[in-house]
Amino acid sequence: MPSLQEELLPSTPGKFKIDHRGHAVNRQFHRCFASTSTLFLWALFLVALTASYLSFQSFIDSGNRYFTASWGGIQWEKRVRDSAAVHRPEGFSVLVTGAAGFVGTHVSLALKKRGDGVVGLDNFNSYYDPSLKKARKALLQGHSVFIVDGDVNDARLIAKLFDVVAFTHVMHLAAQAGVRYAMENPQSYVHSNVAGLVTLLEACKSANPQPAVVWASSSSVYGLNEKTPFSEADRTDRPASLYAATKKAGEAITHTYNHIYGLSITGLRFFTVYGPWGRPDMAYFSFTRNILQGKPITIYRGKNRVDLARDFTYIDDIVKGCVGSLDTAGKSTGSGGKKSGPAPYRIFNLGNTSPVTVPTLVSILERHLKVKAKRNMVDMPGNGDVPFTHANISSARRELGYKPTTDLQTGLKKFVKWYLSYYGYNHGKNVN
Ligand SMILES: O=C(O)[C@H]1O[C@H](OP(=O)(O)OP(=O)(O)OC[C@H]2O[C@@H](n3ccc(=O)[nH]c3=O)[C@H](O)[C@@H]2O)[C@H](O)[C@@H](O)[C@H]1O
Repeated sequence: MPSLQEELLPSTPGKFKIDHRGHAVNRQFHRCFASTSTLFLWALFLVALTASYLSFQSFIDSGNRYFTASWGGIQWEKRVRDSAAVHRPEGFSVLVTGAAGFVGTHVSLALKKRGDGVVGLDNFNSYYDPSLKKARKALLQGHSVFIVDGDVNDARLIAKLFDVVAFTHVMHLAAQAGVRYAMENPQSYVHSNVAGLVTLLEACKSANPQPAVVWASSSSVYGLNEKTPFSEADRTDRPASLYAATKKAGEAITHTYNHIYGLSITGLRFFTVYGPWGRPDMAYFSFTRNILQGKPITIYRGKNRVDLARDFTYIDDIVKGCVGSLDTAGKSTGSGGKKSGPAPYRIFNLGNTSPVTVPTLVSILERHLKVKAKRNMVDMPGNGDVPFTHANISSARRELGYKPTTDLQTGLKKFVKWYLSYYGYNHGKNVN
């Protein structure tokens, strides 16, 4: 049986010679403890060394960030201030997040054109071709709208923007969009639509004065509901995609900021928005590209071969709904993070009230493009899609004066005209 002392010895073969004679074992035992404490000291030294290395690195990092950040400085502040300057009596100064996005660009332009001050914020991520976002940025620049290159998760940047400008309103359109992409990159939805939203609301709550917040929710919150048309009071607790779940989470999160801090909140449930300068990931856009390139398009079909349908809504109508929301948003009541009374919390459907099936959408595109599509009909995969959407817009009509006027035929004609002028007939024909 091995003695206790033997058991205390390290088991590494060849390192220690086990001597059963008393004094030798004793010496060995003491040497072992001596070497253990030496090891301990070395370990301590290494830990201290690593810790100081890491803190030095973070010092360097923050220093680098300070010197290389794409924002900050006197010139930058001046550009932000100039862009936020109001040019009409009682005008707003609006922070538009996602300003280089589809809806963000159109809303920014509309606000600027009527004399409001607009500062854009966009992270120019590569969810879809960033060159389109850069082109939208150039368009806005031509109308003196400055877009800050940054993320809604950057609390320091947003605090800085509120330091420089006392925004009256925030139009929050930055988001990870797309229903089906949520299965590929779920974290991006949490990052932008949940974490980013909270970071932004934290800044809004602390701002003095607090701005009124109007933000983009989605028709997808109606999820698996079958009762149509969808009304704001209908249940929204059965989302079919993570995208929808994060938008539903956004509605709950904004409610808490309204309740605790007195932020004025308006959530807009957009119904499949389309039009010029649109999003290339959306069906009408990618179908157009594929039809022109002679490539097949995949058209999903619902249960029992029923066609899917959407309440496609034209961008100009959506812009009117956004601007109407800003115009009618009551004031936030808090200051310095403290609520001083109840503030409005509103949710509106912004749809078109006339759903169209996806095959009909394709037929309209064929007519405008004068090219026949190669249709590949497949059963809808379990990818988060819902079979149909249809908005009841009575609330928006009553409260915002929202009245959509563009049918799909007319709206797609304008889209195709833009598409051809932007990309030409041969866009990407030789690619792939
Ligand atoms: O209202 C919203 O809140 C959302 O609207 C939009 O989602 P959707 O309504 O799903 O639009 P979109 O992708 O254009 O698909 C349209 C139809 O084409 C079908 N579809 C799509 C792709 C395809 O290859 N084939 C196909 O049949 C597809 O099954 C669907 O039936 C926004 O992208 C989203 O960000 C969000 O804003």
